[in-house]
Amino acid sequence: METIKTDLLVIGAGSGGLSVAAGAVQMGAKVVLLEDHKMGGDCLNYGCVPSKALIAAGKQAHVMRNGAKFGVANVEPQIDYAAAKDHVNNVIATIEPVDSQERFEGLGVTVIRERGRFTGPTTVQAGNTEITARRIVIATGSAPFVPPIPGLDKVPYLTNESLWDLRELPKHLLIIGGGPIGIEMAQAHLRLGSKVTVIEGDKAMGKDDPELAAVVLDRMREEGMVIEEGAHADEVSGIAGDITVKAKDGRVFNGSHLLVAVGRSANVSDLGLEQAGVEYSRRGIDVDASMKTSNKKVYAIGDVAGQLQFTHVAGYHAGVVIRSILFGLPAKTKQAHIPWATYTDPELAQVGLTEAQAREEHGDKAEVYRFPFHENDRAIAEGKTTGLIKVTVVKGRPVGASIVGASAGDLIGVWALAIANNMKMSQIAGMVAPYPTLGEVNKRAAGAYFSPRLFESDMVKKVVGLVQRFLP
Ligand SMILES: Cc1cc2nc3c(=O)[nH]c(=O)nc-3n(C[C@H](O)[C@H](O)[C@H](O)COP(=O)(O)OP(=O)(O)OC[C@H]3O[C@@H](n4cnc5c(N)ncnc54)[C@H](O)[C@@H]3O)c2cc1C
Ligand SMILES: NC(=O)c1ccc[n+]([C@@H]2O[C@H](COP(=O)([O-])OP(=O)(O)OC[C@H]3O[C@@H](n4cnc5c(N)ncnc54)[C@H](O)[C@@H]3O)[C@@H](O)[C@H]2O)c1
Repeated sequence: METIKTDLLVIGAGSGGLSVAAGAVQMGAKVVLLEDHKMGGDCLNYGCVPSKALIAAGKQAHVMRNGAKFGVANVEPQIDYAAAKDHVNNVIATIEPVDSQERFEGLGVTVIRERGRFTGPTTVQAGNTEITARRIVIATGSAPFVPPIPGLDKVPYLTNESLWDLRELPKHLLIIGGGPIGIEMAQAHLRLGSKVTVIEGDKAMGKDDPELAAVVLDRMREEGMVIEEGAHADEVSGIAGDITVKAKDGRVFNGSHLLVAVGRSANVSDLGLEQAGVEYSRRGIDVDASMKTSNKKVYAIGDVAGQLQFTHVAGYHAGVVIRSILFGLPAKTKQAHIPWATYTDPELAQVGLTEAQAREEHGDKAEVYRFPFHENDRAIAEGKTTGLIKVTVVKGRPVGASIVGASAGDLIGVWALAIANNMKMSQIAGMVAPYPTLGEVNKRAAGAYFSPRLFESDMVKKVVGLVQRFLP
């Protein structure tokens, strides 16, 4: 058995692990990185990247079907699903080198393509190598949760991992789960020509502001998607090409393919966490605000830590643990400033509190301001008028922003910055946004906060009257 002593051992080369390894090695630490499957983890291979690439293919088909309002005749596109999957693979291949073993070895990281398993508090075995590290970061991510629905083990079903191997367009795709995975893949497939039925046990897009989620769901239904809410899948039966899902309340759905998208389970099994004294539950590894586990020399970041499960969150965790591990500085994570976006058309994005959360936390002090996309000149020019921004303000500072509309995921950045830095609404209102851009909706939402204070105030009118009397 080969033995290695190192400053830092990272288990898992996904979004979180790669960020820690790259940052630490470039700042002078000796780093070993373990990965037993694909470099880049879920995001590159089975998650963000392929899903956004397939969404782009669907969007292209949608644009072709809907050109007439611009004077460009509608055409029914010839869709080659296998070629769309080739596009997905090309996108992955283009991004892949950034996450590759070669790049990380070039940076000075020792990359071992083996599964890591703790054999002691600071010792991990990976194949024929035993690594002892001063600090260890667990970044093993998550896997699709497959619920114990009777019959599911007997029918062929897809998850976010196997979906990418499918080369033939599903005739009728049933999707169990109306969360971000289900809804994004539903719209992509609908636009590529599948019939799609989403079977959601509770509310679709249930983690988002219901007023804004409804805008997305209405659009999808208009496009022809069936979204059944309150339909808890309870039984599955059938054979390849003919699958039936029964809901608890008796509703029955039939389709050719089935995608299961009901959440994630943290990758905690077979890691030897007991040997390391690292506590965990089904939700994930227990961590404190600095991402330390119950073993103070071991950290857990990203999806396996069981908090918000996004690539940018894994990256944020990475920055926090680097600060703690490399410089011994106190560093804590917060959640209030973390945005997320669902890349449907229109997009849906959120940062901070939703309106309901703000009212619960701040009562009457929470004020809500809206601005609709149909009053934005760029949105009008481009026919992207479906949408709105909603900002919740407490004592002159934003505590939450929700945006539904074109490029919502990009537009939310301003509010993520504002909330992270406790900025005032006056700073957003004072920003000069180029005209005509969708970004003006952010400034106009801030303007909505000031309009009544400026234009409906007797005091302001009195002051202006007085100044005008004396101004030479
Ligand atoms: C369909 C889908 C779409 C998504 N879209 C988005 C999006 O648009 N935006 C966004 O922010 N997030 C998105 N996500 C979430 C995002 O993919 C995850 O939050 C992110 O990948 C988490 O990064 P991670 O480093 O924690 O885990 P991962 O990226 O999963 O990496 C973990 C790595 O650890 C390896 N590993 C596990 N156990 C071991 C072991 N014992 N030894 C060695 N290696 C091990 C795994 O093989 C894997 O490579 C999406 C997820 C899915 C499923
Ligand atoms: N755009 C993005 O950033 C993006 C995209 C995809 C995924 N993700 C990440 O991946 C995570 C997982 O996504 P997800 O959509 O799988 O999970 P999710 O937990 O967000 O949604 C799962 C949905 O399935 C429903 N459900 C559960 N059991 C059911 C049953 N038996 N019958 C019917 N419905 C049932 C739940 O009510 C819920 O609405 C997300 O929370 C997010 O962190 C992010």
